Amino acid sequence: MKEIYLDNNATTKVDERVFEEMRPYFCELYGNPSSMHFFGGQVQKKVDEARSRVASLLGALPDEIVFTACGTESDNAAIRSALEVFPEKRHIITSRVEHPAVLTQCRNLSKRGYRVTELNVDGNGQLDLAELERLVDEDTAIVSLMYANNETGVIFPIEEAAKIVKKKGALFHTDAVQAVGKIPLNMAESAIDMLSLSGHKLHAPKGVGVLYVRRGTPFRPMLVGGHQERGRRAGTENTASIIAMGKACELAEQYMADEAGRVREMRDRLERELTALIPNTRINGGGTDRLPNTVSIAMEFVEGEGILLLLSEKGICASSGSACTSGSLEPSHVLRAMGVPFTCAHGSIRFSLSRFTTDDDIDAVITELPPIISRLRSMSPFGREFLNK
Ligand SMILES: Cc1ncc(COP(=O)(O)O)c(C=O)c1O
Ligand code: FES
Repeated sequence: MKEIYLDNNATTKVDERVFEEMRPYFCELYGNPSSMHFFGGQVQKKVDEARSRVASLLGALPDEIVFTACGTESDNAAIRSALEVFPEKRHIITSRVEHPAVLTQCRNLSKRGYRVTELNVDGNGQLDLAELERLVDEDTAIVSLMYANNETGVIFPIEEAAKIVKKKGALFHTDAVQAVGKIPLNMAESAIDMLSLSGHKLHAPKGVGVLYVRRGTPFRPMLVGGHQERGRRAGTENTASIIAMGKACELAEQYMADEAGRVREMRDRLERELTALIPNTRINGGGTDRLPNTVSIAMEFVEGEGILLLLSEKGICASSGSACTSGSLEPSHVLRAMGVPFTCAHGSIRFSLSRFTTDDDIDAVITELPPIISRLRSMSPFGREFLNK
């Protein structure tokens, strides 16, 4: 069965051009970039090129780019660094809807004596900047807020948040794992100190990430040892994946217009048709700024896992929240924080598109999903009650 892959916020296909770029760095050009000889030197040159390509996508300088092993590592490293830079400061601010890479770490830190504030979001999943302004103080070491939410695609007003935070002397980090490559970012005109990204969300392989660290931002490494990454992340570089990341960023720059145009149009059509064909649906975060590739649709009186299984039988891959929380019976922490009623939160499905999504993929969902929902609703006691109304 040919898969209809609409789960690109969980992970993306490695672009063939990215794979071709990295391929020689396994069996042929396998030198260590730190070696003095020509064989390592030629790899170092490619790693430098990758750094410049990532920097160009972000509007950053090459020496502001630190390669890591994943988005999670970048998030962890940013927060830990800030706490080491300001040992006297004991307050951290984040939000209730962050990815576990940030949220779990902050909750662990709160058990170790740090004061952690998790900002609320409104019904659209949006932040209240006045709340941030009120809560950030001289004791705040770092504020970490995501650029765009992985479940709903909701985009936070990150530049405004960063400016508020910088006025109070705290460091500002953003998890931009879902934003990079989908919406334009420009670090040259930004107040952000640190920013995380992850290769596998933008058509590079899994297991490579980046932490952007603004020039002049004090930084303490999480991994110590060798002098790699100018002492900011020890460990022999994952050269092939770094080179892949560079190529993926170069391609992302070229595809940004596709995201804003063709991908957004497909997403909008999917949303329009599904809400017209299926009664009692709503778009989570539908009233605010969102990523062009993501839709989270809540359907009352059905259960997300059931929908996913029946879609999967038709070859359609979607998700009922974040990959890490599906499998548990708890509704998503993101939808709960938004106050989505329990009956809708459980029936929420996320479709996330990419440059490889076609109109046929969208047509398939529009054809297959409405009968699946009617069938599930006719089986559920709540659904039957609703259908009989
Ligand atoms: C918003 C967000 N942050 C962080 C991560 C973690 O990235 P990685 O899988 O590279 O560790 C993900 C992906 O699951 C994500 O969606
Ligand atoms: S680990 Fe990726 S969505 Fe949670």
